[in-house]
Amino acid sequence: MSGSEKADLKTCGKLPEHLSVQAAHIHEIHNVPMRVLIRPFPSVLDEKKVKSLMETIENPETVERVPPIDILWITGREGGDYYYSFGGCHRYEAYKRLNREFIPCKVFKSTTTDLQSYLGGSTPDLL
Ligand SMILES: Nc1ncnc2c1ncn2[C@@H]1O[C@H](COP(=O)(O)OP(=O)(O)OP(=O)(O)O)[C@@H](O)[C@H]1O
Repeated sequence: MSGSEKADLKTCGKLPEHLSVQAAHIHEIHNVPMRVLIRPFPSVLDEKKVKSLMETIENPETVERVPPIDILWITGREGGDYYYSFGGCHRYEAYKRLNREFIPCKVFKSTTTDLQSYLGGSTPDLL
């Protein structure tokens, strides 16, 4: 990953190209419990956008306008499941503030090598 992609992630930009392309081929949307999502980077938020998204999500007539967030599903070396979320900062925050238990996600299977492209030397030893 280039330096500029890393900077994008830290400011909650899009997924790196190779992951977005994979995500584009996954059509299933899962309602994933908010509590299982691991978000290693702090969000930089535009308050107006969060509030606008909250309104859109709360209205059954408009909620479909909000696409699912992309998450990485990684299996640890002893079989544990880990769900990493890097982008979708405003949607995640909107669901959180609405006290929603679940958030719609596109889940795609990833490896610890994929995770390393985000976290580098800070990548944890997932069990
Ligand atoms: N009221 C709304 N405000 C903003 N986006 C909305 C709204 N309703 C639907 N959307 C859709 O929700 C998605 C929001 O994605 P966007 O990239 O703007 O933010 P995010 O991915 O949640 O946060 P970030 O890009 O900062 O990580 C877009 O696809 C947008 O079209």
